[in-house]
Amino acid sequence: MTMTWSDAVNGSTQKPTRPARPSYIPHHLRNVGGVSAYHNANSFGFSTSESTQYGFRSNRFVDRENHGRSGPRRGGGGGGRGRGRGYVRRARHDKQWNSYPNSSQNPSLINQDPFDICDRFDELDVGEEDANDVGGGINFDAYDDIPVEATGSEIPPPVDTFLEIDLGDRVNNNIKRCKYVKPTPIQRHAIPIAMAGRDLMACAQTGSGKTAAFCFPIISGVLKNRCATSQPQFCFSRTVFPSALILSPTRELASQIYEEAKKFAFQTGVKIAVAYGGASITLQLRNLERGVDILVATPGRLVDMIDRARVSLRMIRHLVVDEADRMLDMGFEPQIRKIVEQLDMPQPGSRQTMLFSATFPNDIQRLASDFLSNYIFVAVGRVGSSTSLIVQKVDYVLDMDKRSHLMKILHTQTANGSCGKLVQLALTLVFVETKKGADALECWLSMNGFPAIAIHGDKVQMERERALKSFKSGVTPILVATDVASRGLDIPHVAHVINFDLPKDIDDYVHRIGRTGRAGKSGLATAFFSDKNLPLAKSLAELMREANQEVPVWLNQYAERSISSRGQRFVGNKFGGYDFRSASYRHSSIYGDVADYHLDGSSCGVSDVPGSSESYSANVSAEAYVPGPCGYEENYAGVVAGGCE
Ligand SMILES: Nc1ncnc2c1ncn2[C@@H]1O[C@H](COP(=O)(O)OP(=O)(O)OP(=O)(O)O)[C@@H](O)[C@H]1O
Repeated sequence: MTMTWSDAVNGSTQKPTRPARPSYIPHHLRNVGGVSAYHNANSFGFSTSESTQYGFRSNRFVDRENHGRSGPRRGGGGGGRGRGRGYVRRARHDKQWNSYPNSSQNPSLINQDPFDICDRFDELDVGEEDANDVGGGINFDAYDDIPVEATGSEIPPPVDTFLEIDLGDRVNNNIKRCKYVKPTPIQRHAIPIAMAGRDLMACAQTGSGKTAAFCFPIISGVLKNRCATSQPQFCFSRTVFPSALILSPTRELASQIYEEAKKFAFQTGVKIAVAYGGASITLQLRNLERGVDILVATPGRLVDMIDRARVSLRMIRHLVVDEADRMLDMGFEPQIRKIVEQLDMPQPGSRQTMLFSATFPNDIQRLASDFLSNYIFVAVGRVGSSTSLIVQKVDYVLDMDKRSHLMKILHTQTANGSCGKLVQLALTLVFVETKKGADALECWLSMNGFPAIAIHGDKVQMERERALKSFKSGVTPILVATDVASRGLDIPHVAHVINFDLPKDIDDYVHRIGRTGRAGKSGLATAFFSDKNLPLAKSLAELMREANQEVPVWLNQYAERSISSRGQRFVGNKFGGYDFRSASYRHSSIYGDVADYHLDGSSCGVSDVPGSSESYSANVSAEAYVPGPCGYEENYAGVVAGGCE
């Protein structure tokens, strides 16, 4: 059966990305006939049938150990999670929304927590997987054809199942709780490499499961190390000595990784803590005092804690730098160098270092190699490519017409997402260039009846968190964001990403649109292109072509005129990526030679470094998903809020 775009986006918004979450039902629809299952919900917001479907054990509260308690708790605590409370809270919630039907934000609502699986992880079933469920809702077919390339010496072979890896029973149970039936390609390749203790530079498309790819081996490594070594004991010292450090560029991403890692480490005894700026350092330090094996941190707050002698990196065995290219660009590099090279962290070779991102420009790869020792490079898809699960559209819009064009899109989306009677906007993420621009657009949208909220670096952390929560829960279905929200954030059911202002760098574009079309689901991304975006035209057109997207004729014309800011980045074949070491081996100058290198006719485009290196490539074939025709109405008609049909 052929899938229409409309089906695809409906699928993306209706099927839960993670089966442990209920289908998203917008708050103002929850009192309405036809979606009444919500009101049969138990205290977890699940109907009886949903409880079974999602594997919750009804009427049963498993003894909670100390796990997952180290982070800041949400209001209510254990007792507050008693039966009925969820219902009462949501009922109140609905009533409040109904009395503000046209309000852009209902301030009394935005403090409400969206359903958070982390709070109830222990209640999830660890039953055997359903044979019909091929991947916990993930569309693995979308990933099977993606070429994978690994280069380096003595590369551990990939696995096909989680059970092939010795992660231990507890971690395996947590994988089942997460409903991860089958590893994604980056997990298949990266986990065995990481488990073998090797350094790794890994590049895989947005939303393809990189977090688990580094968390599982670290948790397993911490458990193994724990048996082998003991922590240094300093009688009066309040310094903590984590054995693993995960660095993230933004607070929100640090917090998300922390929540994920807590789930993966549930009941293993591995202690996880988080440290990021903008939140109370006292509270974070107090949490650290309870002990920490894995510390997830943003660089600034970490350096602060090290300077106060509250954290020492002396015992670090595993270092992960997520969004590594961002962490090593001009903004963060000095701090990262300080943390990794100038403090007491063990040297490369004495620690395991893993760098992850969806994009890895050559210059950054070269910098990153300073931190690594005899590493393996893995690329799933070409480095910096976008997934073909995202339908990309580019509209030519004059700057002065951007707002009206946005309005037209939102109106079309709303009208077509009306499900006959009820109107609800699909979660839509709008990227702008500046913080001021974000505030101004938020205000303008709200004044025009579209519930919007902004997130950017000038907002205090509480406001940032509130904005994200309000968006996630659907209370404010439009999030206007700067690049602070462009990387790593895994927000289920984002149906549409709009680049109101295009970024200057194609890699930023890849990360931004990657907030939709995650975990095998489809998504839509629309960019507003104007003359000032000329420098991006070439790379944008090539990125789109590579992902089997329809490139407008006018964009090709702009592309011909444009001079790419990074030289020839795209290589014209579908090879899965490349490791700068191989290129530099063949060519003295990396930049100018990228095209030559790939145009040599090889199917994989990466050659071995003789004597020291080997490589394999897999699945160099297959056509990816080809979207249907990209008519305006057709595209936006499919963007409906999840759960309303
Ligand atoms: N094996 C799996 N089976 C099912 N779902 C998975 C699996 N691995 C990861 N996921 C889910 O896929 C989603 C995306 O994962 P994740 O956030 O780790 O992607 P990512 O590659 O780090 O994306 P980004 O590049 O944007 O940071 C998450 O919701 C995660 O729970």
